[in-house]
Amino acid sequence: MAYYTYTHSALHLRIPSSLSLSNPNIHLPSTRISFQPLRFKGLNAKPNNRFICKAVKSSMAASSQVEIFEKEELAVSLAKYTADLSNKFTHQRGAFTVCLSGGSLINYLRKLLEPPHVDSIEWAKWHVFWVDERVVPKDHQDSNYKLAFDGFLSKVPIPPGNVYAINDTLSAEGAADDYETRVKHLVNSNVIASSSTSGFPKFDLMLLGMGPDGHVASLFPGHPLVQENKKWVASITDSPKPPPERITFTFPVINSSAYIALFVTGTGKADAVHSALRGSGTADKLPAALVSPEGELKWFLDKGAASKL
Ligand SMILES: O=C1O[C@H](COP(=O)(O)O)[C@@H](O)[C@H](O)[C@H]1O
Repeated sequence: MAYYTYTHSALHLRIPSSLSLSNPNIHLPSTRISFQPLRFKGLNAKPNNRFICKAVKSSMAASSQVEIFEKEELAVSLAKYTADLSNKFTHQRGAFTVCLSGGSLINYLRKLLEPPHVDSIEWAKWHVFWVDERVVPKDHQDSNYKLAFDGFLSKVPIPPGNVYAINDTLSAEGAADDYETRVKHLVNSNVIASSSTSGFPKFDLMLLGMGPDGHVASLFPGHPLVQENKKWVASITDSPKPPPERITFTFPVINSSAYIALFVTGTGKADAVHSALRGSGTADKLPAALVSPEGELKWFLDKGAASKL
């Protein structure tokens, strides 16, 4: 497939040429990264130039990157990204701590179940957490654990003791407290790293989805939990998206991560993607716009999700 590569200062965007040709007025995202909007059309573009984006320094994320993919390539690229980080962290620290979201993300992890990744990944060193979870039994159809187990975890040899599901016998508040306590033990035993900057746990990789309203994890637009800055794990009993009872990592934890992949597909999310990447002002920022890790943030978009950029 042909790509055009657009370069401005430290930000590079790789766009399938079909997309850029059919929509020549796309602008670079400018909000959270210190850039003014630029027209792709006016930039020097070369087909088939592989894209690399590095070191977009700002007061927020150390590095941000946006990539737009054809549908099938999305799963391929997400798998390679995850496998590369697994390799890096298992070698560096003997463990790889990954936080999963629910929703559409899980299906896009399917390429990790195929060669070469399925054979090369050191699954025994994976430690799996949930960015957010619905407070329902683990075999309930709304359970993010069940979704991940059925579609992914049951097919790879991660030790069951390294899969940290919530205690589904507790109330939402109890489950959040319990999850936070378990994460604290794992930080104390160095399974999970700790951020020397924030003091919050520093997960190696968070795989975040985003809802059409711009929510990430179970942090919804306008909800007071978005502002939570002390708890590691919080409960919510009035989630606007059912089911109402959930637990979620808070923003200080999310934003202490080493790597975050923000994975968004479909035209139904295009407005929220546009607002998160191009919106201005701080008061009405969508939760997705507040994702800004200490480490690197990469947006994985399909053409539909990117269609309003
Ligand atoms: O309720 C949730 O929704 C979001 C987004 O899900 P998607 O199906 O629109 O991708 C998900 O990231 C979150 O983990 C989940 O609890």
